[in-house]
Amino acid sequence: MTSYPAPAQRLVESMSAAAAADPARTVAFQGAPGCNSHRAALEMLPDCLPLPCFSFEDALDAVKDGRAARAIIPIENSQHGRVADIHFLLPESGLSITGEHFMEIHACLMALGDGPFTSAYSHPQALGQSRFYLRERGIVPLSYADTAGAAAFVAELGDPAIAALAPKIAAELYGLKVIEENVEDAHDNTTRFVLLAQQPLDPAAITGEAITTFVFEVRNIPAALYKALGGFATNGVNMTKLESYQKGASFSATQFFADVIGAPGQPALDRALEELRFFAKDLRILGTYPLERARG
Ligand SMILES: O=C(O)C(=O)Cc1ccccc1
Repeated sequence: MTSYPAPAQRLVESMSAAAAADPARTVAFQGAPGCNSHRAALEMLPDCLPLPCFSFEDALDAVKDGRAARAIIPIENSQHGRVADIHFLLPESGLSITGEHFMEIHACLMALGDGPFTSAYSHPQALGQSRFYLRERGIVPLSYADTAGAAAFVAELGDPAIAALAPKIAAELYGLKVIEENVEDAHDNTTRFVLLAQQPLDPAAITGEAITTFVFEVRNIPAALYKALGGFATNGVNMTKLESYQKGASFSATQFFADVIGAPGQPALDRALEELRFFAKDLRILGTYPLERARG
């Protein structure tokens, strides 16, 4: 799918051609060149060939059909929480998580004019991370598919009163002026990205600490979650993330998305997962991978 604004199109084409020549080195990301996911791909894997994809689904499809060995996807942000869709798309994709990467996110206000600005386009996460900044200045937040794409779109619109919030590099790539740097409301604003591949890592091959991500479902009856998670408490397994979301319209069951420290094959985690299987249904391990940042 090619819905990129014209100023981004040529870059997208040259990066896509380079990636097509070497899928094993290719890492798909959602967004236009210069977006945060592009930066995260290069920070985590400096030798990779980043492949821009317009939507998350396109990025996941690139891995599923072998055009990219891996995809990098933002999953959660310290300031603005869960990144929409991915908790639904990831289990559906059948891909495995093979790595994580934490990256500080800084946003720049950029535009063709010098201000004042009526509105600013960006990814909803970036808009949420700078909401107080925008509100104080009366700038209306407008959603775009990604930050760098928003910058390219603002360049294409040609209206000096419309700005974008994007990484600084996007201003250079798309010919916008940097109006102000670091406009995020919290300067330690950090996003966690995950790396996805067709094949899971072998937990036994991970040296150092590992983290395991899984999803499961419990019926909405009293104490169901308490019982399902009891084995993690009794076996001393540290759960570092637990999110819930409704599946379907009946509201009779809830799906949970969890991270725990450890790897299958370790007796404590095996016992906890066995107990979970007894009380929950549809337990699916999405991956075991090296812990990049210690929790706690
Ligand atoms: O739009 C981007 O730049 C992305 O890569 C998504 C995103 C947006 C804000 C913070 C982290 C990732």
